[in-house]
Amino acid sequence: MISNKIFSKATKSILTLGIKNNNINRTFISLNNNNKENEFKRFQNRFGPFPEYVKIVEVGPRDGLQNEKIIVPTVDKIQLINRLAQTGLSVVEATSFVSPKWVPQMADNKEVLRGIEKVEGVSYPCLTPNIQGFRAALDAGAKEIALFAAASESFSKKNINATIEESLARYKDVCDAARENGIKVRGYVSCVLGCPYEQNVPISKVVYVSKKLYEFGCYEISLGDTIGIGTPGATHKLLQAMSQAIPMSAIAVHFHDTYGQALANILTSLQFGISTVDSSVSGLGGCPYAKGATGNVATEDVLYMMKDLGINCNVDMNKLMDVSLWISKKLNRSPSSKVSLALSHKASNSISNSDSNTNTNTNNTNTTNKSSEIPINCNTNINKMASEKEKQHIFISSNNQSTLVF
Ligand SMILES: CC(C)(COP(=O)([O-])OP(=O)([O-])OC[C@H]1O[C@@H](n2cnc3c(N)ncnc32)[C@H](O)[C@@H]1OP(=O)([O-])[O-])[C@@H](O)C(=O)NCCC(=O)NCCSC(=O)C[C@@](C)(O)CC(=O)[O-]
Repeated sequence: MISNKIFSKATKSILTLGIKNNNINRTFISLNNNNKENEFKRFQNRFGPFPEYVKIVEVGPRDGLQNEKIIVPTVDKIQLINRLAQTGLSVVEATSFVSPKWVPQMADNKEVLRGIEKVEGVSYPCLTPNIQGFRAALDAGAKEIALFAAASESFSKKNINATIEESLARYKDVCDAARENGIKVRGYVSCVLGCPYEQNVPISKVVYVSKKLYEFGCYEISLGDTIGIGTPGATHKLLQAMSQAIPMSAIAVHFHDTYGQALANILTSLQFGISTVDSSVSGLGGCPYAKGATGNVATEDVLYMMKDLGINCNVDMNKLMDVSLWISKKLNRSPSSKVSLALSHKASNSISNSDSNTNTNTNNTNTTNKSSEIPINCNTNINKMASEKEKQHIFISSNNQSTLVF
């Protein structure tokens, strides 16, 4: 290892010599890289250590859409899932086999699950609240299901019309049936940091329900901050307790962003070694039984933070942004994702700049801000865009190459 003192001496002498010679130039670059690596390690030690890879569980098509008042056409749901699966995501929650009287948006569950292209290596879990839902999911070709219990008695009653103990008894039967059929089971615990109907949810109850689901055979327990009320402090206390009960590798976090704390809570979770994070493209979502709770943390926002922390998620941000803008347009709204909004904003500024550049100098095709842009292909042909409004959701393009401006 090169100490800082030696490094700065070496740098000085190289600078004094000048950097004309190629060999010297290479030496300088390699020292510079070493220094960057050391800096990154120091940063990791201060904030981390973080997992090298984090699995994103994309819940947009289920958690994101279940609360939509207007029924989204089945063909759009299928396209949403297919497009998400093309971004590199390894888990895309597809739908739920629940009562259509309770959640009408998910009534086309069979058509959706049967209609999607199954990409090799991508898992498409479906929510099932009981054995009836499990059988329907199996019949439609599900290979993975998700159970959803709660740590709050009142929420459990409202959400699935069962007490916590009744729900656990049902879920044990579902887990047994799933094992017999070779189906993977994920488990959710809702209201881990607060409940819309009860003041306090004891951590001991979260641990109890999580442990039960884990013992029944759920390979992963996703801790749901259903109303997005949690803070990093509360997350810390919860995960400290959870770490005594279940291996951290089997815990996922599922934050809604009602109070704008989701990313901070995820950062706290990463510091505990959590390496599975649920999120929703464009920040879609909300629970029909948690009024006022906003959507899940946006997948784009999570990816943006992970990239900065040096964590790999294997998801193509450009493709994901395209999906985000596409589904927002379908739902006739702006993305809730802060990253999407910020980038769209910058892009629309760049579009105005490029328009004025084009007006003054028709030969100038370099329409982007020089210091801080990264040209990225968003597979979007700006010429096909119909209106100014749509243009604002697209990033500046020259030669049909879109560009994200950071
Ligand atoms: C659990 C039930 C079904 C109980 O509902 P119930 O009314 O008590 O059920 P039941 O057994 O008395 O049956 C009543 C009717 O429902 C039918 N039924 C019964 N089961 C099913 C089924 N699986 N699929 C389709 N139909 C079903 C059954 O056939 C019957 O039909 P009918 O004879 O009246 O025509 C209902 O309460 C329900 O569907 N709840 C789902 C609620 C829901 O989907 N909530 C949102 C997901 S949870 C969430 O978002 C939180 C999470 C996971 O994201 C994490 C977080 O953020 O915290």
